[in-house]
Amino acid sequence: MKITNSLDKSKIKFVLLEGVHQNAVDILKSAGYNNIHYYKEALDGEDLIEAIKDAHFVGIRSRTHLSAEVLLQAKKLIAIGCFCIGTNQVDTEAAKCLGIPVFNAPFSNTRSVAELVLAEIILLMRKAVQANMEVHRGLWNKSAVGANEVRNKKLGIIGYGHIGSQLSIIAESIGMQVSFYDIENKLPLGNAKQVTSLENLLAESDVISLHVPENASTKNMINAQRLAQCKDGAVFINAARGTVVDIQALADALKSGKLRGAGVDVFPVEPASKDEPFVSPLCEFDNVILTPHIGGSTSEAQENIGTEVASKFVKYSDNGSTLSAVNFPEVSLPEHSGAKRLLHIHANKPGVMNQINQIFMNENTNIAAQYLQTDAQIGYVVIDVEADDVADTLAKLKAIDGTIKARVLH
Ligand SMILES: NC(=O)c1ccc[n+]([C@@H]2O[C@H](COP(=O)([O-])OP(=O)(O)OC[C@H]3O[C@@H](n4cnc5c(N)ncnc54)[C@H](O)[C@@H]3O)[C@@H](O)[C@H]2O)c1
Ligand SMILES: O=C(O)[C@H](O)COP(=O)(O)O
Repeated sequence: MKITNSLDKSKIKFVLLEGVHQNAVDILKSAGYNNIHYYKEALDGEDLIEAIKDAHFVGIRSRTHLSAEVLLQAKKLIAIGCFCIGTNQVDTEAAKCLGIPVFNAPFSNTRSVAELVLAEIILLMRKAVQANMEVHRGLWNKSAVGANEVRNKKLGIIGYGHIGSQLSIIAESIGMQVSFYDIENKLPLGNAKQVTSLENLLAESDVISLHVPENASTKNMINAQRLAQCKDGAVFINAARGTVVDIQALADALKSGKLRGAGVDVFPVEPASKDEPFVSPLCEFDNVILTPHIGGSTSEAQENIGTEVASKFVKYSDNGSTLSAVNFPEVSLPEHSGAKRLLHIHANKPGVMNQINQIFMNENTNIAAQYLQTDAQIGYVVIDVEADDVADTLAKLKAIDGTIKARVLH
């Protein structure tokens, strides 16, 4: 049976959820992809499955959950794009085993988060959040008690990655003294100091700001015991992930006056849309800034993210590059003009590469270039061949035991 050499661009279906920036649509269209299904909202359950069941590319933000069960229903899926930083909403291991690379925008909203956190630090240190609430209620409580400059105050950053280090730089530029705790050894920027004890960081800092990812090591890393280790009257900020903080313990620390105030942008349970009410034990406090997970929600960040992730989609679809995929062997590829490019994703087990190369040997087809990267579970090999028609070759590649996905590029 003859199978088509490659999928026509008009047949490649993109499903973009959660109102990703229009830039993403423009970039896909200018690359020749017009089969784009755009949703403003997040989807879940049957609606999600229905929307993505025949999609080749799916773009989401932080609210759409792509579990292994959901991914198994999306039989044609080639790649996932998280139009954000976090990828914890996707079962990235399951995606990998299905041959689906996951892309994200690892630093396009970094500055936006750091700016919001810095603003919150200043407002909370000045007691301006409480003052604002009081004045709204008609209370003119003009007082300097409990209001401080941030200059010379100690900022403790937990997680010194893109956001933590960006915050470090801008906080230092307004006179804060920065220390940080990270499980990795990190190059301190400016005059920041890395500390090896989280307990010491908590005890010494006037302000604590969390910038770690959601994973097993960070689940409830800030609990009642950790909050008790904080300096009395400290300000606490969480713009990382809601699961990192025991929210009831945080409410207790605010109620007892242990903490001066808090800024919280992320929650263990977040409403799926604005139709659902937000409920939290933090709602009762005047000295807490609550924001609806908007750390990365600026025009600038969303535009940059739209460009970055859509460009990664185009690169993977047109060229096969998996550079910067978060769950996949990374292969960076040159243009393949003049050659046909075959992509083969397979279980990383003995004999697969041998069978692949055997096919070309038997066909007497010259391999112009071959690129292979593997990890413990899968291998991704890209083969440029000097041949006019590779339909039969593709069929043979697909028949190899251990093949997860194979395709040929335009
Ligand atoms: N509020 C928002 O809208 C928003 C926007 C962007 C990112 N985020 C969240 O912020 C997180 C951090 O973003 P980033 O770009 O700085 O990520 P990053 O990967 O660049 O940095 C994370 C840092 O945390 C460190 N880390 C990991 N586990 C740790 C642990 N147990 N203890 C101490 N340090 C640990 C890592 O070594 C790394 O240096 C993201 O994972 C995302 O969940 C939230
Ligand atoms: O991971 C992220 O980048 C942030 O949590 C922002 O997610 P959002 O794009 O859904 O606002």
